[in-house]
Amino acid sequence: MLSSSSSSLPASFASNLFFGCLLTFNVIILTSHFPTGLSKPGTNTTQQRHRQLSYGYYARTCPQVEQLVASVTNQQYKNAPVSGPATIRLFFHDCFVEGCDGSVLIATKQGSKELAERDAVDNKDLRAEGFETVTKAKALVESKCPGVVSCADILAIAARDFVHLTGGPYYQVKKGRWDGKISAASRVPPNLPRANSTVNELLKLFNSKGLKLQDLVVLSGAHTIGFAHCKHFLGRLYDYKGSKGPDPSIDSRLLKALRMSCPHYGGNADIVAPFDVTTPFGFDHAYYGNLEAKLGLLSSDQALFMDPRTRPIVQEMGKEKDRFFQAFAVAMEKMGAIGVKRGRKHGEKRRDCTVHM
Ligand code: HEM
Ligand SMILES: [Ca+2]
Ligand SMILES: [Ca+2]
Repeated sequence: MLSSSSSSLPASFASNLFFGCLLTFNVIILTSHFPTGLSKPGTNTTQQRHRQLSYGYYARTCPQVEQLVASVTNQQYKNAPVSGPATIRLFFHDCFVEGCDGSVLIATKQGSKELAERDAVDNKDLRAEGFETVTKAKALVESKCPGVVSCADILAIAARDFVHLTGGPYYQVKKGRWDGKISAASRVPPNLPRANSTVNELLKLFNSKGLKLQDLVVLSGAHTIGFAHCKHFLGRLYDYKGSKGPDPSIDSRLLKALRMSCPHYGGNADIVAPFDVTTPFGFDHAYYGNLEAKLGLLSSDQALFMDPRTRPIVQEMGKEKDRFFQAFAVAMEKMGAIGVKRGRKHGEKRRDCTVHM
């Protein structure tokens, strides 16, 4: 059931929870409904123009950018499959703090007291494999198209690649994000959700980013792959909201298995559990079925089924994989447009994704 985090895939689960770990890789390719050209005409206030992204942004300056990134993501996925969940989560943490601008990639300056985003407590468990993927892809892209492609765009493309590589939809990625000039650890906590956030809190945060109820439920479906450390769900296992007992909305077999690996006190801090006990490595809609069966891992996951506002969306996504895949592609495009910067006034094009220009 559980395993310690390492760069290879965590070991398989205890048989009592091995609910048919059929690794299904039925991939549907979403045919793009969007033309690959420059952005929509008719929206030309200054602010909107700055924020516009397009599918063909690098058509002249680096037409092979997606192939270059793909060669790296393919290789990474073969060598270290956890690069998938790692990079998808990295993209989410980038977009929610200062917008999708590569701010999460900046390293704290040596000797500086001002910590960069990635050194914030909430970003400490972002896996190295996500950063590594971006660094490698950036190096390759720089060797072919120097000084052209932003780190933020590379992260957006790599995240999409991994959604597809793990079995999820393929969708086109809009590009044209510039990298940001600000990366401060202090900006992280107010802008990221927590494992014990209520639906109200999650909604408030997502709404503040221009995302809606449906986006919250659909994007949470990324928890169909990947793993979480015990500390994020320990409260549900032993002393839920001061009750001295477990969260009643957790399946008893899952509770037992999680308690075995995550003792109340003194457990190994490196132990992780899969978000999706059925297909932890496969990007599918099993996450939603799990929520209906009280198999959600985090309180914030299970809450989506408990709340009457989000439950119908959970049920809809659980019913049909294609519906989820389509909605996920749309929601990722929306998330990928949060706080986008264009131009030198607000942005930069870094050569090294970890340092400002
Ligand atoms: C809705 C609120 C959300 C909360 C409270 C939340 C919280 C978390 C937590 C606590 C972890 C475990 C980290 C660890 O222990 O290493 C995690 C992992 C993950 N999250 Fe979320 N998350 C949310 C939304 C999202 C979204 C919107 C995405 C992407 C679209 C996402 C993608 C992931 C992935 C892929 C992992 C697995 C990472 C890995 O295995 O390396 N999450 N999340
Ligand atoms: Ca950012
Ligand atoms: Ca899955």
